[in-house]
Amino acid sequence: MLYLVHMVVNIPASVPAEEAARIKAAEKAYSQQLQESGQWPHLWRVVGEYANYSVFDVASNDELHNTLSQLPLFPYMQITVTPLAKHPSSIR
Ligand SMILES: O=C(O)C[C@H]1C=CC(=O)O1
Repeated sequence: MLYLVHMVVNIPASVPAEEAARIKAAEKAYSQQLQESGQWPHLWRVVGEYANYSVFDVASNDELHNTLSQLPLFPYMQITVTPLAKHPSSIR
């Protein structure tokens, strides 16, 4: 199943810079692991924002929730999920 996911990151100023850098490095490693496995086939930066639009390819709502909730930045993100279905006019 495909899901369009919008993530907006907001790390509070109260989080020390070294801790924020550690969380971002862990997030990068985890996201690249998911990209390599095919579960996170698209990751796009929103121009001018600390936000992204992503496409996840996972088996179920539960798998997506489990995957997203393990993101190191999860406590600092607003996440919006849109399930995608095949468009009847799509040639792919
Ligand atoms: O930077 C972001 O948009 C948040 C998150 C998604 C992948 C990653 O490495 O960080």
